[in-house]
Amino acid sequence: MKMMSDGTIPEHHPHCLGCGSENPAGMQLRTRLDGDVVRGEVTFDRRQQGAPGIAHGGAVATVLDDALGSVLVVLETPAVTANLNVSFRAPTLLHQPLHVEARVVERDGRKLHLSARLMDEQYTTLAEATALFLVVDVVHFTQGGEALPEAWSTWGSSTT
Ligand SMILES: CCCCCCCCCC(=O)SCCNC(=O)CCNC(=O)[C@H](O)C(C)(C)COP(=O)(O)OP(=O)(O)OC[C@H]1O[C@@H](n2cnc3c(N)ncnc32)[C@H](O)[C@@H]1OP(=O)(O)O
Repeated sequence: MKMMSDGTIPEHHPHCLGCGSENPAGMQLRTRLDGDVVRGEVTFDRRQQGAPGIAHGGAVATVLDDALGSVLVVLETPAVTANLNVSFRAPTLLHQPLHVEARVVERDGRKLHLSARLMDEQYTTLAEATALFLVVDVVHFTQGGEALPEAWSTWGSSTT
């Protein structure tokens, strides 16, 4: 398993998932490893607003997908989201510190079954996701024509 000495999960994506800088939707998700579970914190602001004062469902799904992506860093396995199912259980309010967690449920060959949850400060579930990630060769990520992060060069590329 790969993490920094302070327990945080290192950069693994051009948008810096896991290192606390902004992803494409302007959200900061800081993640760390706690046993087998990736945990993080995020706060939505007006940039992610859907209904007044409430986060857009797409923004919620993005954070859950980001947390799931951090699980790949822990596994050091290149994979992509093939399928993401999100259940919205309660409105996600802006300007509230929220908790996120993600974990591996099962691995079946190339198929990684993962789950993630977004919770409010009292750990009440706001949204939960189940996802199928498919392991790919790291070459998959060169299709965009951009250089890949150096750390990825040591990651496993076996798709079996
Ligand atoms: C170093 C790593 C860093 C990680 C950071 C990046 C994480 C970012 C996470 C993302 O957001 S990735 C962006 C969103 N996802 C994509 O862009 C993926 C786009 N889709 C693809 O590239 C291909 O469809 C994919 C690689 C996922 C699958 O194509 P393949 O040709 O490799 O798989 P194939 O179609 O042969 O299917 C393999 C198995 O998976 C199953 N499968 C494929 N797609 C599925 C799907 N969508 N839902 C359910 N099952 C699916 C398929 O039925 C089959 O099952 P069986 O082996 O049992 O027959």
